[in-house]
Amino acid sequence: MKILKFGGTSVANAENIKRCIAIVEGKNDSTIVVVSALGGMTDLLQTTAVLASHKDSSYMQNYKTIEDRHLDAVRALIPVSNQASVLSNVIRQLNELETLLQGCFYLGELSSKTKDVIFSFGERLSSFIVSEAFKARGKNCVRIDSGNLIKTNNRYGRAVVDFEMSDRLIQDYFRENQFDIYVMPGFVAESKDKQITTLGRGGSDYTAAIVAAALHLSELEIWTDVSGIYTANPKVVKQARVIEQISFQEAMELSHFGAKVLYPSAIEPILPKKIDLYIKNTFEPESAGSRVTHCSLDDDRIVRGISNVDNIALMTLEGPGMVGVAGISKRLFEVLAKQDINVVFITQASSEHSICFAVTSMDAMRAEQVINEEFEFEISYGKVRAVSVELGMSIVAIVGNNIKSHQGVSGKMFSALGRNNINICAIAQGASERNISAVILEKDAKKALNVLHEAFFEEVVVQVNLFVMGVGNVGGKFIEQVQRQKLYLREHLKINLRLIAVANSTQMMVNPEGLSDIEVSELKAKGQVMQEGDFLRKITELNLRNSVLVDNTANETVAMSYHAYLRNSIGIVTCNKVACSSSMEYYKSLKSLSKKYSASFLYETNVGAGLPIIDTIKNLVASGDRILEIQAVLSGSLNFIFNAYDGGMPFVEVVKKAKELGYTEPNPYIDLSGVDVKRKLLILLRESGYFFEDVDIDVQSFLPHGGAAISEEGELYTALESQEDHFSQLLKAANDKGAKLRVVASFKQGKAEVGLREIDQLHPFYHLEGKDNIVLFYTDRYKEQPLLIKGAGAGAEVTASGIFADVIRIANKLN
Ligand SMILES: NC(=O)C1=CN([C@@H]2O[C@H](COP(=O)(O)OP(=O)(O)OC[C@H]3O[C@@H](n4cnc5c(N)ncnc54)[C@H](O)[C@@H]3O)[C@@H](O)[C@H]2O)C=CC1
Ligand SMILES: N[C@@H](CC=O)C(=O)O
Repeated sequence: MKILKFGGTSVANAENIKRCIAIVEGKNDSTIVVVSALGGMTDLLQTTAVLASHKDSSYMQNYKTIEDRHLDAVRALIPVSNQASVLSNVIRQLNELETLLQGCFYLGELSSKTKDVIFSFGERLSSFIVSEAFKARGKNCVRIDSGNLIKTNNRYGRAVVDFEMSDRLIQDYFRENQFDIYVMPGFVAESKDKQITTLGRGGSDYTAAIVAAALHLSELEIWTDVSGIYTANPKVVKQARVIEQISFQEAMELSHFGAKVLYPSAIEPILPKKIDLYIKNTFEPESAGSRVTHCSLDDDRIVRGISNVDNIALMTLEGPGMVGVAGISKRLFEVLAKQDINVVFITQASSEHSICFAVTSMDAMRAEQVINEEFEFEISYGKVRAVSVELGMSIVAIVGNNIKSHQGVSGKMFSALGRNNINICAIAQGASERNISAVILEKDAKKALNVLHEAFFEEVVVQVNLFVMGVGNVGGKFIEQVQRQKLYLREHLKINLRLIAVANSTQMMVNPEGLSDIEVSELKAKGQVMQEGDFLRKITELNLRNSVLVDNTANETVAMSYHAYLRNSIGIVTCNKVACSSSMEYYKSLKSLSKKYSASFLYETNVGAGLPIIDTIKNLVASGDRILEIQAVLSGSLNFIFNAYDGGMPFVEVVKKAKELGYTEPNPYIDLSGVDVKRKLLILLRESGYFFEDVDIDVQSFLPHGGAAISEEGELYTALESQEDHFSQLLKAANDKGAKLRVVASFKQGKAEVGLREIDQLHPFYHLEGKDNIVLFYTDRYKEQPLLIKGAGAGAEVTASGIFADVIRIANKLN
């Protein structure tokens, strides 16, 4: 014999009921079918009854819906020739319900006993309709009145089952009757004095479990609208997957922490009988579902699932008067129990100075009041403080039988949360060590579930969420490279890069699921207008794990807002040199915030575009070397300009060409004035461990006008045009000596300077082609022969690839 329970969504309407019928008919055995009320019906009955008892005549509209849904189901399931008798039976039951509701309306009353009768109509009607549908298909089917088999006490709303009597009645019934299909209403039972009772939340699962246990069946199938118990709520964690096998204890822990697929009450009767339970999907009957089993599981999975409960209030009772005093916790929890307030989480510091516990937000105010009343005396003498209440909390829990036999599981859990700036307000680990739970802010719950899922179930694939500011020359190439390389990264490096937002100076485009190429290209046409601070607000609001800001702008405001990103544990990759070359104080603060909030701060492209210059210094310094001298050509655009300026084309045209090729700063004056090189040298010195400010570097400008900065590109070109003589003289003087012009950055004996130099043929800088950069480091270890790094030092493609490398560094670190 088989037993199948179908939940509310499975029997929500005629179409779904037909699916259930097909599933039952596919079993080659006699079958007990336990059904819930039509989906949403119990809630509808409840609101209708409440409305009626509040003398609100609109309850009749609800009643009409109840009537229509049931009559529609009959009309769609039962052939017209058989419909009359079925319809008249359903109408008779509905009339009874209507009369009861009228009673509530006239009396303005709704007792627990009346509620049970009213709510029972959901399952009583659905089971009748389903059984008639089977009969109409010629099946040897009977509808059982569950109240005849399941006996309870008179605790209305959550009646307690008399297992001895119920087991006997169930066994007798099934011994004496021979049908192919038995249909029973779930949830409904009867007291010994023949009053209708109900079995509380998850009551239909409970009904099926009671019957399965009484008949010693080998398994129970719960058919619902999901394909089993998931590793986490699939609505919140996209990567969640169905757990194929799970122990009863694990399933109970998960359901306690909010996994709604199964109610613990369903497990209770079958657990001692070693009956396996299958969770199956009515809408995907071919998928395997989850097996909840008493057998020991042969896999070595440590964490089986992750779940969460929202709407939690964290409460703390503390005070010196609690230390060493027996009975405080007894009084605390007793007063809550008396008020029927369920405590979902408890933790106590070993100092005994405080007890921290959680209740649902709905119960919080009542709990606060009764606790403060209970401890009124102690509070008035300052021995205990009034209980504190923190609303807007969630509990997240990892669950698994093997947690107890593995070290480092909690370490992994808390460091994953910490890395993502998720503050943990309280922690509890049951003595069974089957779950580790943490109370966090509700706003972080989604992120926490994803972070934990990634840590325990997707170890091989790390998701990095990119927020890209600046989609010009460099930013545009970066996005192109990311979108092109995504698949490779996923397959070969187990990195899932998602481009969540892009912005230019005025607009942004966001898609929390990841932007497509088309969406990115529509930034200008369809992007939303962006004000200062909007981008950061959006990132913090989305609160995604492993969020990284990629700054491809040259903007000062953006650079000066990095601290706010780091404080929110948002990593930063930047090619914008403004932050690291601003004040030493800001530079240092960014480094320390990066450490404090475990948020990476990487800026390899600040010097030498894609060349590994900063990383090399970091490694030299970390391994104990000392940078003694730096000689470098650090401007790709200036090197290109002085290589290309050979008398053929006017200087201004060569500058325009450099801009066109994407080698210059957005404002080329920053390159020509030496500011860009100065910034780079400053960054190299700071990375080398020297305390340098911008003013400590001497820049000898090669521009004739010196003076005020030019921010207008047109103005710059006009000025350069008029200064052609000056540049041709510089060129001639160098040519006359057989030398080449190079803008050299140097640091020697504590002195740092930038200037245009005539480089002779024997110097390593002489043969520096095109837009190349070169850096010579003289260190304690590289004294005679310097460490040399040379290569393309500007250009969108190479810079974007340097930024990309920084992003991959972050992802690898997270992995
Ligand atoms: N071109 C190169 O070879 C290298 C460039 N860099 C750096 O790359 C950065 C970008 O340079 P390019 O792409 O050539 O500049 P670009 O002018 O082509 O692009 C700048 C982008 O930033 C956006 N932007 C400006 N202010 C913004 C704001 N407040 N918020 C959001 N977006 C804003 C602009 O709308 C534009 O999309 C600069 O900081 C530069 O120093 C670094 C190394 C090499
Ligand atoms: N404008 C810069 C680009 C790289 O930082 C340069 O010319 O080197």
